[in-house]
Amino acid sequence: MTVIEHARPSAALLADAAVLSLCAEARLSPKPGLVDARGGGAHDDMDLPLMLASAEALRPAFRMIAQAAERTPAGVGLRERLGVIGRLGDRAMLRATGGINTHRGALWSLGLLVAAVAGGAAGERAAAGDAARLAALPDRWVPAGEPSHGERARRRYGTGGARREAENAFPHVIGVALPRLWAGRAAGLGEDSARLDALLAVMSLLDDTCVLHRGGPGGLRAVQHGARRVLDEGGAGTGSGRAALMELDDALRARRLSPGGSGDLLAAALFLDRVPWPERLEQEVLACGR
Ligand SMILES: CC(C)(COP(=O)(O)OP(=O)(O)OC[C@H]1O[C@@H](n2cnc3c(N)ncnc32)[C@H](O[C@H]2O[C@H](COP(=O)(O)OP(=O)(O)OP(=O)(O)O)[C@@H](O)[C@H]2O)[C@@H]1O)[C@@H](O)C(=O)NCCC(=O)NCCS
Ligand SMILES: Nc1ncnc2[nH]cnc12
Repeated sequence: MTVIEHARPSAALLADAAVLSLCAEARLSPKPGLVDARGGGAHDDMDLPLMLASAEALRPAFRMIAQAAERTPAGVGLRERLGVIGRLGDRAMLRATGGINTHRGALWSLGLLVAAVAGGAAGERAAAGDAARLAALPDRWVPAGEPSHGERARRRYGTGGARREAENAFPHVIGVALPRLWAGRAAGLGEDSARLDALLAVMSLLDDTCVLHRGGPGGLRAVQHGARRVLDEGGAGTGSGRAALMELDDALRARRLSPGGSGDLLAAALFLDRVPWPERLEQEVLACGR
């Protein structure tokens, strides 16, 4: 059997992959309630150019995260370094967007996954597991301040939000978005429909603190049931699924409900899907030789 040397992707390549994934998620249309090529969705302060500028502003942070993980063994030292870089990245995002929080959750999720891949994880599950161990480590330098929207939703409704999703090794990325994306492709769906179905599958299950903060438990139920209905109607690639998707989009925009956490997790899935894992390369080489 051909054995291929596992060359780790460079920090620059990982930063490219992270930014491309954010841009691909932002461009994907039509997404219910989210910013896409048509406009700001449930947001009156965001549009596609802003999302793309925000993604680009995060490139240096992703590169620094990858470099830190290449050089530093996984442990509290690396976790604290990632915290410093993550907070700098957050500031760069807010500078690029005039103070609007476009990608804080995405920087957290993708940042941890970039660190895991740069640290040598080989494969999606291994990356999610390494990212989870990093997420669970303490960071002495977290500044005290006002509780975030996510923190308020957690206290009020007892949900885990972005932090627990990472600490649990990204179950909605590994167990929901990626399998749905791959199943859609295998069934011959177009790439956009496969990605939209992956997003809807996450929306139908995720406790998204972004939705909870704006719409409470009733808003979260509307998002989850609406997304499930689109999939039950056949998904984004069918006529009746597409009609249900457009109805959901109208409903979310009318109620200002934005499934931003699901958008972030789709971007994380697209990132893991883009990494040239050694076993995937091996399978491609074997298939080529057949
Ligand atoms: C751990 C942090 C993510 C901080 O978490 P926390 O929950 O305390 O803070 P939030 O600022 O609320 O961010 C959480 C964002 O994560 C997304 N999200 C929500 N639910 C989930 C979930 N179940 N799983 C995964 N991800 C989830 C979501 O992000 C999207 O929504 C953002 C817009 O939200 P919001 O600010 O509420 O804005 P609006 O509703 O538009 O506000 P108004 O207009 O109504 O005022 C958008 O950014 C999307 O990305 C949540 O918002 C992490 O940030 C942290 O600790 N960082 C420190 C640095 C660090 O250690 N980094 C290390 C790795 S790089
Ligand atoms: N497309 C999008 N629109 C609004 N918030 C988001 N957070 C992540 N992706 C998003």
